[in-house]
Amino acid sequence: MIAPSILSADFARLADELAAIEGSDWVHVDVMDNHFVPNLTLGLPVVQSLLKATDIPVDCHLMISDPDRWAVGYAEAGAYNVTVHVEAAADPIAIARDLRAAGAKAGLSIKPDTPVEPYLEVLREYDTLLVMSVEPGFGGQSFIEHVLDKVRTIRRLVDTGHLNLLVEIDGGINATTIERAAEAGVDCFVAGSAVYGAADPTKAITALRDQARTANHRFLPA
Ligand SMILES: O=C(CO)[C@@H](O)[C@H](O)COP(=O)(O)O
Repeated sequence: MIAPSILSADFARLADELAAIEGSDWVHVDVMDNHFVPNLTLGLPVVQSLLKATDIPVDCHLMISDPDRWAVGYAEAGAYNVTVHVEAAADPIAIARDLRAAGAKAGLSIKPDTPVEPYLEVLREYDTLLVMSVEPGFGGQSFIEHVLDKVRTIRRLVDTGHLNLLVEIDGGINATTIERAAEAGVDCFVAGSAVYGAADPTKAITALRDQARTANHRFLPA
């Protein structure tokens, strides 16, 4: 799956920018509070408007402090998947249960240098793991290769039935990096500049999806 990140879109034309990615699997919405990360983007009122403007499932990535307080509001608003950072969450298990009870998928994100092993039990409560492949905060950064070790670890646990979740990756995904991420076992690829910086975002989505499918036989029909 490809999830274009609207962080790289024109914020003055968000409805048009959603229309430009028709056919994407999810749309990735980066909520930043200038506290957990050094950048400020948008919050719940804008997400509520985006939800009215599109049928594409909305994937909210909350780069905020105190997600224990704020995350459930995004689920109640109708976001498809709501992701919180494990580094910011006081009680990630309670958050996952609240998100699911409100009808959303629950996502947990880890920064590039956060190990995944301490959170394997917690991940049993989650539907998605978002592996950050850049330091969260800004689009257009370079892909951090070593996070693929975490992807491989989680892929093995999913494939052997120990975990049941989608592996998502975010940051620096483009035509040069997507195949390595796909080979490591990613299911869902967030791409900001590689989609919104392309002359034709729809073509860019199709090309990225084709590259990922070719790189990992799991994605090909039997
Ligand atoms: O969450 C973030 C950055 O913190 C991402 O979603 C970026 O928006 C990805 O942008 P590219 O690296 O694909 O340009």
